[in-house]
Amino acid sequence: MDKIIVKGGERLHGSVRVEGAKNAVLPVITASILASEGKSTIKDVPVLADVYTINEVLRNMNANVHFENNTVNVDATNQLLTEAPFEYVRKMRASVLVLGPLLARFGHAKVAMPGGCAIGSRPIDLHLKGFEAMGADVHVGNGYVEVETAGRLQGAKIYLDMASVGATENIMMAASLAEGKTVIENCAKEPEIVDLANFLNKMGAKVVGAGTETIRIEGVEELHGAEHAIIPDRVEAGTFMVAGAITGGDILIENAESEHLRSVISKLEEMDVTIFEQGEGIRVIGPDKLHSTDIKTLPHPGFPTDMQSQMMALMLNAYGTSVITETVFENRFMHVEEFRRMNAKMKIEGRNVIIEGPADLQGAEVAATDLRAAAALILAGLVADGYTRVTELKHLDRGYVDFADKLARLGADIERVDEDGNAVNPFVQIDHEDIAVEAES
Ligand SMILES: CC(=O)N[C@H]1[C@@H](OP(=O)(O)OP(=O)(O)OC[C@H]2O[C@@H](n3ccc(=O)[nH]c3=O)[C@H](O)[C@@H]2O)O[C@H](CO)[C@@H](O)[C@@H]1O
Ligand SMILES: C=C(OP(=O)(O)O)C(=O)O
Repeated sequence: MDKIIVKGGERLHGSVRVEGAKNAVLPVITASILASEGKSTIKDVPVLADVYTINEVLRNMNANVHFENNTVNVDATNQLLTEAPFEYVRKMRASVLVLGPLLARFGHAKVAMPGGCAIGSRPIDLHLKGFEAMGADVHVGNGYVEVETAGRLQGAKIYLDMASVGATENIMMAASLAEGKTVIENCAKEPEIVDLANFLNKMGAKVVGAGTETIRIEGVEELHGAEHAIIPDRVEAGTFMVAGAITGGDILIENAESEHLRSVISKLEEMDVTIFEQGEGIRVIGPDKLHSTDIKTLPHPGFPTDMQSQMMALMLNAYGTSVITETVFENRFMHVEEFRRMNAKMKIEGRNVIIEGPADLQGAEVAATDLRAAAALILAGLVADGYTRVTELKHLDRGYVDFADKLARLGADIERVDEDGNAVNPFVQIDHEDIAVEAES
């Protein structure tokens, strides 16, 4: 089992480039199976375990998928199998995003129920409510959800009780091939929703309003393959912003889109971090002394839950009391115990964590509990006294490309080693037709 070993104390400097967004590329790849004619070419695709998993889900359905040079080509024009078994959904919850496209194009889809995970129970009731409103029958049993429709799905008015990213995406994809008009109210407004809508429209769909709280979709009879470049990963960018801030460094994060990072930029500025929004990216200069602040996670444009644990690492180093309120997932504080192993002083009260800073962080052996926790523990290790060893890197590999190498190039004292202590890069020896990493969401 690989581990990342980081020795605290280096200020980061230089530049780093962010990849295409994991949370944008996964729905875009699943949307490509809506095309009954022509191939899709998806560019700026990050080399991540989750991308291998979604590619494998599609191949298992008989789609032709090729991934090379950060480009995924999908030809899904033949009759596809309409199932995604548990082995894939277990690895990655986003596999449920095949439900909408398969249902709309083939009238049937069967996918393993995702179940809970390390950050919360994460039901898919809103996805299913949307399909039912469009006329589908939904059956749940034996660990699977099966959706069917005799004819075409029918356009419908759908109100989401919560602005769910996945439900908005699944319904938007299904509605693109439905008969008539669908209106999704109280939908998610994340930049990844806009990216998916742009791809669908290139495929011939008629989607308007993505990025606002009401999306309108006029269904069409057929969609075709399209070419699309994925937006930059705002969470990877935010993670490097924290890396610059926590080490008192000065780094340029190339390809970062500041319009997608307003809440993160504001909170870092409240903590006395200096930020310049430049043409080529975002420059971050960390202060000698960080100021405490509070954050509350919310759907976009609120503060992203996917940046909560990285901000916790930063707040541990700030002077004063900081409070984090997690409103999106009910159980996204598993990393608190790991930070405590590094001598952090924190108290969990319901959905709040109260942080007394600055902590006297000490290097320790810690285990990543989810994807963002993995990054957050490494960030804390950048400033802890001595060596921090982070294990359970399968989580990190779901969402960060060459994280240790990128930090090393910025001047961090960090390396990734295998169980024999040899330096490794997780994605170098990959056959691009196979799943690379055994990850679990
Ligand atoms: C692949 C991907 O894009 N993942 C992102 C996506 O996850 P995902 O799409 O799973 O997250 P959702 O926006 O759906 O979930 C938000 C909240 O709604 C709840 N909910 C969701 C659907 C549903 O049918 N019923 C229900 O109750 C969830 O349990 C959670 O409490 O958005 C999350 C919130 O920004 C991010 O943390 C994830 O990184
Ligand atoms: C929670 C995340 O992803 P997923 O929804 O794929 O688990 C994440 O990217 O932080």
